[in-house]
Amino acid sequence: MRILIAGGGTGGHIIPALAIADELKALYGAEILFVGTPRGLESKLVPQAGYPLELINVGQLKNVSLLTRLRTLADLPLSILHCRTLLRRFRPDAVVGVGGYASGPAMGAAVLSGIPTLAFEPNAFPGLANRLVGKRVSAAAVNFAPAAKFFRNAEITGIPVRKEFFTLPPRPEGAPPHLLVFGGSQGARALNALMPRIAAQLLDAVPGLTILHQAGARHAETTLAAYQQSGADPARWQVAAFLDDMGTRFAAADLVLARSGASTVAELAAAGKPSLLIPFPQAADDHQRKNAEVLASAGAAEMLIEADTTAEKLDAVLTALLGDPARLRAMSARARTLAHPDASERIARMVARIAGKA
Ligand SMILES: CC(=O)N[C@H]1[C@@H](OP(=O)(O)OP(=O)(O)OC[C@H]2O[C@@H](n3ccc(=O)[nH]c3=O)[C@H](O)[C@@H]2O)O[C@H](CO)[C@@H](O)[C@@H]1O
Repeated sequence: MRILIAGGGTGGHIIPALAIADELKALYGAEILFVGTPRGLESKLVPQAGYPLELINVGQLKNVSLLTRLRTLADLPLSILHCRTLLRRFRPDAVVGVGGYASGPAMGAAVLSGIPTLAFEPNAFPGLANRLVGKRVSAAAVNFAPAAKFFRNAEITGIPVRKEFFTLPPRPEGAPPHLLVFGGSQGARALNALMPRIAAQLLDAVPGLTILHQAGARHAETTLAAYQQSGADPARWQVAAFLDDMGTRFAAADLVLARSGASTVAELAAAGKPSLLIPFPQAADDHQRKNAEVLASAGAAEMLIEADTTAEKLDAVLTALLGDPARLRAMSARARTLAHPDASERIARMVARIAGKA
């Protein structure tokens, strides 16, 4: 079975796509080809995972000037033609669109060529690429029931999460507390601004605490400088641009402070990690807030709204949580109940079904 997986841009699109690819390979020995764009995170993560990647040029449509949007629309037929050439060459049995730049033209080309298509949508409100092709796909895998109406033949599968998150070793009894801060695949400006302001105080208040802060490729240097100027003991914090080994980083953490992108939330559930979530307020239809509310209402996470989050408030909530191991253990157990360990397998089986290979 040959499967073409298209899309990317942020980690939120490409990381679940890699989990689907792994499952298709494990279950069916599938041959996989990824299609992405040069500026997406896929250009780093897909080759790292050992899969072939074809790059196409697709411009941006969201949060850009009218001129850029017009140019993207004018280039769209060319991108679709390029995808049709790739389809003729690779001859996939099905095409999976995971959302993001390359997803739209590749799925459009597959629909025009009569190749079965599956759309994957992790958010309650689908992104543009999936909204455009949703009613033309053969089937769709969604995470939230309200997203189903945008697609044909949608099933609620949950989000595929890399396998290691389900089997992380527990934190050793009595180990000094560790806080992982991460702002999603691109980092989060708000966390980068707030954390250095409270780091010294927080490290004083919580004995033995250490902090690992992922700031995003574009903001790592300024965040590092802010920590350096904060007076916080440099032996007890670390700043990174991007973490390649997120499973290990989750395993080492007693608490995770994060945005609430769809995969982040799914990984917190899979790993049973207690978290403090601050949703990205500009996410389409405020979907990050909905993601965070799922964990918060189950008692698996605390949620703070960015507009109300002062440095003092963040400091107080983190100090209270890190000082209460019993509470963290309870949150961890609640988080696990929200995991979907069979999401990758269900989606792989859906792909095989539409490809006529089940
Ligand atoms: C700003 C923005 O538009 N965010 C969207 C984007 O977020 P984003 O790309 O941050 O998406 P997610 O939170 O879904 O996923 C991030 C993924 O990157 C991984 N990771 C992150 C940092 C790191 O250093 N190393 C690493 O491996 C995480 O483990 C996770 O697997 O896509 C999500 C899924 O469509 C949406 O819900 C988010 O609203």
